[in-house]
Amino acid sequence: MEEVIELKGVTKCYGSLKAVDNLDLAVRKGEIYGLLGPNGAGKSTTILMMLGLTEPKTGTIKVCNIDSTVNPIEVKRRVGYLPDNVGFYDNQTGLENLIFTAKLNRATWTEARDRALDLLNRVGLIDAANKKVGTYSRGMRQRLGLADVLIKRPEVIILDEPTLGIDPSGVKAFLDLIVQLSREQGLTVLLSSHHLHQVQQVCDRVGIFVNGKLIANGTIPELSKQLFSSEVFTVEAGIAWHELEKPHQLMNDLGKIDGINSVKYEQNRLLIGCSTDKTAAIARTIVRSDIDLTHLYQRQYGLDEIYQRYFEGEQKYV
Ligand SMILES: Nc1ncnc2c1ncn2[C@@H]1O[C@H](COP(=O)(O)OP(=O)(O)OP(=O)(O)O)[C@@H](O)[C@H]1O
Repeated sequence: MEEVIELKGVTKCYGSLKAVDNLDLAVRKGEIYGLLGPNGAGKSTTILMMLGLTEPKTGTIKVCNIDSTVNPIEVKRRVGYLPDNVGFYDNQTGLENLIFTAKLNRATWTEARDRALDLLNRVGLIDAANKKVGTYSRGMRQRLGLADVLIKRPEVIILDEPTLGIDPSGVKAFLDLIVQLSREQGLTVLLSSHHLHQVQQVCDRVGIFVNGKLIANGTIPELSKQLFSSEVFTVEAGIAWHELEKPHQLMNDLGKIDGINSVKYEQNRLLIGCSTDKTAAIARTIVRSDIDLTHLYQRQYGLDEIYQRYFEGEQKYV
């Protein structure tokens, strides 16, 4: 598959600090890639290098097959960058701001106006097209920012914490729009964020970034397989158990089943880690005991658990 963003052996130092350390990263055409990591991990530095705004000490960076270090202007022409807080002319309207950007990108006035109106419509700002941007809410400014990025018809968009400060329904609309645009136009999206839930909702693949290194990279099922390889399945069983003591006999019986690696008791439920799907055997064992089964389902590992396990070390079940 064609790679639109490609970093090989990239290192960036600020004095003695290695902000990015021998990084290899590839983002494919049309995919939505989530860059996740704690504060100071090196995400913004990596983005700045992709845009050619700062140079790496070693390594190569190519965006749309163009070397960002050698030819940053050409890269900027093809890449739309949305920072967490976009600057606009506040005393001009949303429409005027977009027309201004389109004209900077060599559109004629008519083309610029048509494209601006179309994008205002797509990002849900058509009713506010003739209002001054100074009166826009934070969510409206971010949506206008997305329109401003798209007006130059980029092949790639890079979004750095784009949903910061937007309310939940605004976030959903914003993310849905990004997915829709990516799918319709084959747009490649790099999304840097702290919001695990949002990243999980929209990204095809995720990279976890810590201390300048990419410590994990893949789809969410791939990451959970890497991390939870001995406990691919976790089954949660609800039980009607009101004693203070744990249900030791039942836990022992479950623990004897081949393929069950751990059994943990939390209030009124058992969390059972298995290397293969043991749901049926678990159901039979509980039903045979004197304890009522109230629910049973397989838990999927989400990005929350994946992230937690990377940062807090492996949790042992008891
Ligand atoms: N211009 C600079 N001069 C010196 N150090 C810097 C500079 N920019 C970033 N750093 C340092 O480099 C490291 C990586 O910072 P960076 O901003 O890339 O991280 P980040 O993952 O984007 O963090 P955040 O999520 O907080 O934005 C940090 O330790 C930061 O203090």
